[in-house]
Amino acid sequence: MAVRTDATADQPAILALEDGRVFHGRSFGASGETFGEAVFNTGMTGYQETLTDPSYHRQIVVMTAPHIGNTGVNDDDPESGRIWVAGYVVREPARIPSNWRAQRTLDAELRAQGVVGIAMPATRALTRHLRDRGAMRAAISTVETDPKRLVERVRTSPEMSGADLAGEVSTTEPYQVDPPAGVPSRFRVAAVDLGIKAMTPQRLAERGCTVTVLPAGATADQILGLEPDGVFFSNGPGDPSTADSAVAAVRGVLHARVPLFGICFGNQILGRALELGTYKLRFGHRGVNQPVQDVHTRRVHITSHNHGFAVDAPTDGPFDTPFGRAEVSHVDLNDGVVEGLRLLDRPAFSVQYHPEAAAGPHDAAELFDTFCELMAQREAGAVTPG
Ligand SMILES: NC(=O)CC[C@H](N)C(=O)O
Repeated sequence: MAVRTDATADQPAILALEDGRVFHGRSFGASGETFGEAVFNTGMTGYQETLTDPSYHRQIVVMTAPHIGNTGVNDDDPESGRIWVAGYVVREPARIPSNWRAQRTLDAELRAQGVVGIAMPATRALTRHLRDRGAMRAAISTVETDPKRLVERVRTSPEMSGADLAGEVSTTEPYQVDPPAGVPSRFRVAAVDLGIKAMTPQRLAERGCTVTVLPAGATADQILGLEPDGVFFSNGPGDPSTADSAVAAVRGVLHARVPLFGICFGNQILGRALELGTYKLRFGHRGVNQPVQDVHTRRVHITSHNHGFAVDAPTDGPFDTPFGRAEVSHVDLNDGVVEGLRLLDRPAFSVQYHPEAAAGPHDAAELFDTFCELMAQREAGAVTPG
């Protein structure tokens, strides 16, 4: 790995927030200008997975870990075909990346993909500001010299509330992910790509699922036409209150009593299909060490998160839905936010966090086994009728 010799960091850059707060730093990655929702991620590791997670589309991500880029960039860790973050904020970029897997510097990768970033000393102050005031619209610019004008332009940029973004990141054509060599195919899974991370079909495939990944607009008829043993609804960017076609698809799958599993955006969409509301969190959960408790076993998993919205559901026991009874299965121990839903009369469940990890701990990987178990039970004709 060559020593970083580029000199983009010599250019001044400004970060402006919609509430008028302005930060100064030096350019990192591409120079230019970008707008998005400013959010912070507390992960100490996994910057490459974060950058390429489609759920970060239209977000300017502030890393709280002070050194970013230490292990460079490789071709194995991306969670999708490109970097999705709208902008990237770091305290200090690594000048000399060091890792046997490194193929490029992070700075070079950001520039190659046209992603505007800023290296600035005050990432801690910025994070505390976002924690106290909430995630808000922002811009990073190396071209606008008047901070006031940049703030004005941030105020006319699009909000994350009401943003319908899954269609912008989803695959346009279906594709298949097969079990690895030596693993026999046991189940056929249809996975609706609302912004899917590459690790998710892999986690299913390594358990013997042949996964057909479908575009975000897939209808229940199209999904069920594949005669799947189970249906998966993925993570994804934007406001879940907009994703009406995915909600309709979930309802069709629930009617058909085909096992259903949802992650993150998929959890919010299942919630909406059950006629629960969703709401925007003040600053959201983004990191790799959020404690989540299973309400029945009281067992705590340390989990990977990336969500700015959440489901509003009663946490004091089962409640009625158009699809029978359901319950909140998991809650976040930091703030009590609903982190999982389970139907009691249908083979369906979802979590707000990321059992596929990438990046993050693997504590919750067993949820993929739970999904396989539901498919096995259905195959054996053991799914609760009703
Ligand atoms: N990772 C995700 O699926 C995020 C879901 C949704 N866009 C949110 O921010 O809450």
